[in-house]
Amino acid sequence: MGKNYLEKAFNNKLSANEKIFVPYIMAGDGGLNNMEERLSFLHECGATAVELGIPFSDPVADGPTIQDAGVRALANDTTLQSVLEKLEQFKEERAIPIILMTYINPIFIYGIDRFALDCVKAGVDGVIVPDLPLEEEAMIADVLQDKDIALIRLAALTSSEERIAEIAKRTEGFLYAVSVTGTTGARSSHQTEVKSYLQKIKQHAHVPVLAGFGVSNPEQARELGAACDGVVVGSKIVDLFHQGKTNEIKELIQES
Ligand SMILES: O=P(O)(O)OC[C@@H](O)[C@@H](O)c1c[nH]c2ccccc12
Repeated sequence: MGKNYLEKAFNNKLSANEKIFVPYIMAGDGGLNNMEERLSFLHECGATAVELGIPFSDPVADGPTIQDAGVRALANDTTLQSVLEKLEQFKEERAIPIILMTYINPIFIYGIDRFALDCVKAGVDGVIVPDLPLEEEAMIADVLQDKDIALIRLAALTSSEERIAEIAKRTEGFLYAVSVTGTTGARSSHQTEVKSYLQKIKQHAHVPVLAGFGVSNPEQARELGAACDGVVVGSKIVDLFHQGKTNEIKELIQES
């Protein structure tokens, strides 16, 4: 478990000449009891790792689909603590790396040291904290480093080349290339400059680069994936799980 486990899963995929596919799910959407089953289903479908969202009342980067899922999860009393406890229960059986996605506030309230410790107990391999800029990350970066948990940094279309270089230098596990200017959510197409943006990031990165935001079908996944190492798909997966359309999830992952 940990950073190496995540990097190994990515490298296995890439050395087999395949692209990485990381689905996002909201923990507690439909109850926490479905989590183990959803994770193993996504693994069987061919996902390389799963991004697991912690519901939060003020999710600044989330679009409507993920926000709705967050509201459902909060209504089920899902908390950072209950998610970590649940993960710990089936840690030994789990065969797919987990990247926890949470805003900084819940971590801060939980306690940074306690968070890192409980992530280890739960077998969390990486963490994404979208509202934590490089300038502020020291408060958790060192603690996570110490526990061998990858801190995944994000780049934006508006990031300068200098900033991209710094993000690329610091990121662990992979580099999350946010590929729209806006919030999460399925979109029918991406801006034309996305390809050159991904290529620019690729030149700086020493770990895989994954494009995320707005990817909702295999064509988009293949198109963006061609300019980097793969994709993260959130809203579409969240929607399909909510509607019980698991066959469509399988198709989406397998055809991407
Ligand atoms: O939903 P989309 O457009 O497919 O984008 C992925 C995204 O949902 C997931 O990675 C995510 C959900 N919430 C976030 C907040 C910040 C960064 C990333 C995320």
